[in-house]
Amino acid sequence: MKIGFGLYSHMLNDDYYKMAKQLGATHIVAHLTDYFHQSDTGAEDQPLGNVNKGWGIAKESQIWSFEELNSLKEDMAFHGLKLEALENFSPGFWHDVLLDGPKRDEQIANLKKLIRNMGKAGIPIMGYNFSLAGVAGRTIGPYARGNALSVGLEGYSEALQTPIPNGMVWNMVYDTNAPSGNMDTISHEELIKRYRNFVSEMIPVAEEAGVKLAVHPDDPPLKEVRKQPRLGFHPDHYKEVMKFNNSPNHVMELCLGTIAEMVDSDVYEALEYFAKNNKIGYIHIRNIKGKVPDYKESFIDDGDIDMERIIGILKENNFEGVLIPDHAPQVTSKAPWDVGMAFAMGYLKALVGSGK
Ligand SMILES: O=C(O)[C@@H](O)[C@@H](O)[C@H](O)[C@H](O)CO
Repeated sequence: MKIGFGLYSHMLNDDYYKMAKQLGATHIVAHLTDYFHQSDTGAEDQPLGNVNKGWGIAKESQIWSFEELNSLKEDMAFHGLKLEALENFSPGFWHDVLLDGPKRDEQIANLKKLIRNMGKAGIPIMGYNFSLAGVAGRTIGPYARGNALSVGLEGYSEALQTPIPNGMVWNMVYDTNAPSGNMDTISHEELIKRYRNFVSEMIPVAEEAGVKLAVHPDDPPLKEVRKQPRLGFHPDHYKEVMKFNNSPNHVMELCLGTIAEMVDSDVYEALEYFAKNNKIGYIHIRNIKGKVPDYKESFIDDGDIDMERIIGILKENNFEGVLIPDHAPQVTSKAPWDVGMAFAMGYLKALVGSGK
């Protein structure tokens, strides 16, 4: 297995590539969508959002070109890093795929072109989250050891029950001129139908391009968020999602924090299952305390998940993919996000390299 580093769009620069390399990363998972554009929460290094604007306004209207992707890959390669995956499509160019809106077919055609661009650039994985509400309802506070800032949920809050306004999807605004009113609530069956159509159209293109499509489980993993259903909120739901298509290119972006947050989940059993079935694209390795709707993100060594056991399961299953601490508590310092991630990387490297 390999250790990587997740970088948000504003971190895709030489300084962060140097940092990642110095901290022992060999791979990068890149977020090209800017989750912080015109966000009014003041969040800088951890997307938060509010019920009116979500994480912010999606400024990406065009898919990323082969040239952009190849240039990004080459910049990282200069620092001895491999671009392993892109994480998340932008609501700016896939909103109607999620909403089954009037531009759906045009946007699906563009997603296919993006996957082909990735294949041509040699980027092997596209991570995504197929949801209407996105990563909604998060709070931030002194939740982690020593009162370090981290994210979490504090009950089934009003934010989690507030309908999604028109013009917003995936917790971002894609149309600032949308008419007033809210998104109509859809059934779980309708969401599954939209997702199955997405998978059946995209997987053949992904196979041809040599790109895996890796689905991130819904975070927070609740049955309903902002009056909309979720793809899943238990590991068994994602075992079923993987059966929607038996292609080796239909895999999980396996977020261990999200799996552990799930009520009645066994994160070790889930990891074993997806690893044994070769259904893991890459892994988000972060720790938490609690279960939805009350959980808090913890330091990697200080949560409900026994990370030594996790690494042991991966070694037993000869997992060859990439692990990234996709985010971590922010350590009180001149660079809270950086120091928090450095701690996570050091701990992870010691575990993975320990030969255990
Ligand atoms: O704050 C974050 O960046 C994380 O929560 C992401 O892992 C996010 O959950 C995924 O990118 C959703 O697809």
